[in-house]
Amino acid sequence: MIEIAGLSKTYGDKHALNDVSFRAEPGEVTALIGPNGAGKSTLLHILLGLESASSGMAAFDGKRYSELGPNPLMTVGSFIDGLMPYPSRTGLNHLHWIALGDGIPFSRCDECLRLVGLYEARNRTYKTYSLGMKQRLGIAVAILTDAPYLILDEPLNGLDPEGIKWVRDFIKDYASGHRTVLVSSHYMAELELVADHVVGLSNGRKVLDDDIDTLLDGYGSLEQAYFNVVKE
Ligand SMILES: Nc1ncnc2c1ncn2[C@@H]1O[C@H](COP(=O)(O)OP(=O)(O)OP(=O)(O)O)[C@@H](O)[C@H]1O
Repeated sequence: MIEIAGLSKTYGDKHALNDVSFRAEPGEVTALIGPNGAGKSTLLHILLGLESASSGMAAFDGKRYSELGPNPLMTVGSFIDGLMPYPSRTGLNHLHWIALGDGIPFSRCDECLRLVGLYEARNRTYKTYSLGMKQRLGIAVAILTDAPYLILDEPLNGLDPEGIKWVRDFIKDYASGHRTVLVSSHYMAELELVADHVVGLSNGRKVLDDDIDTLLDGYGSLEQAYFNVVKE
C-alpha cells in the first residue's frame, strides 16, 4: 500500500501541497487528478525521493523511498516526465544501461521493448523517436523490474489512440496482479475506464478521494466530477 500522510510542501510562501493524506491500495489503479499546478507532480516526486517534503510522509508499506534498500527499482517502477535518456543512446542501450546497474537480465529489456511495441525500433537513437515512442520507452523503463508499485506521471501525453488504449489495458492488467498503480493524468475519459479509485487535488489540497463507482453514481462521469469538485 502507498500511504500519503499529512504531506505538505512549500516553495517560499507557495503551498504546493497542503496536508494531503490518502492511500493507494494493492490490486487497484489509483488516479491522481487536478488542474495544472495542483500539486500532482510534486506529490509523486516526493514519493519517489526526488524532492523532500516540508512535513508529513509518503511511503510504500511504511517505508520512504530512501528506505527501500540499495535497489529501489525492485520495489517501485516509475515513469516521470523529465528523466530523459541521452539523445544519442538507442532505446535498447538505454534499457541495458539501467539493467546493468540493477542486475536485470538483458533478455528482460527485449521483453519490455516488445511489450511496449518498440522492439523494431530498439536500435534507433532516442533523438529520432517520436513523442509517442519516447513515452513508450519511458514505460518500458518503468516496467523493467515488474515491481509491486508502479508510479506514472502523465503517461498518456503524446500517445496516439492505439498507444493510449495499450497503456490503459496495460495499467489494468498490471494492477490485477495485486500490484499498486498510482497514475496522474488530465485524460478524464481514459482514467474513468482504468481507475478503481480517484484522488483529486486543487491548489495543493485534497478535494476528492472516492471509488470510481461512487463518483460515476454521483456525477455520471469522471469529467463531471472533475468540473464539479476538483476544478475551482
Ligand atoms: N521547484 C519549484 N519551485 C517553485 N515552485 C514550484 C516548484 N515545483 C512546483 N512548484 C509549484 O508548485 C505548484 C504545484 O506544481 P506541480 O508541478 O506539482 O503541479 P501539477 O499538478 O503537477 O501540475 P501540471 O498538471 O501542470 O503538471 C505550482 O504552483 C508550481 O508552480
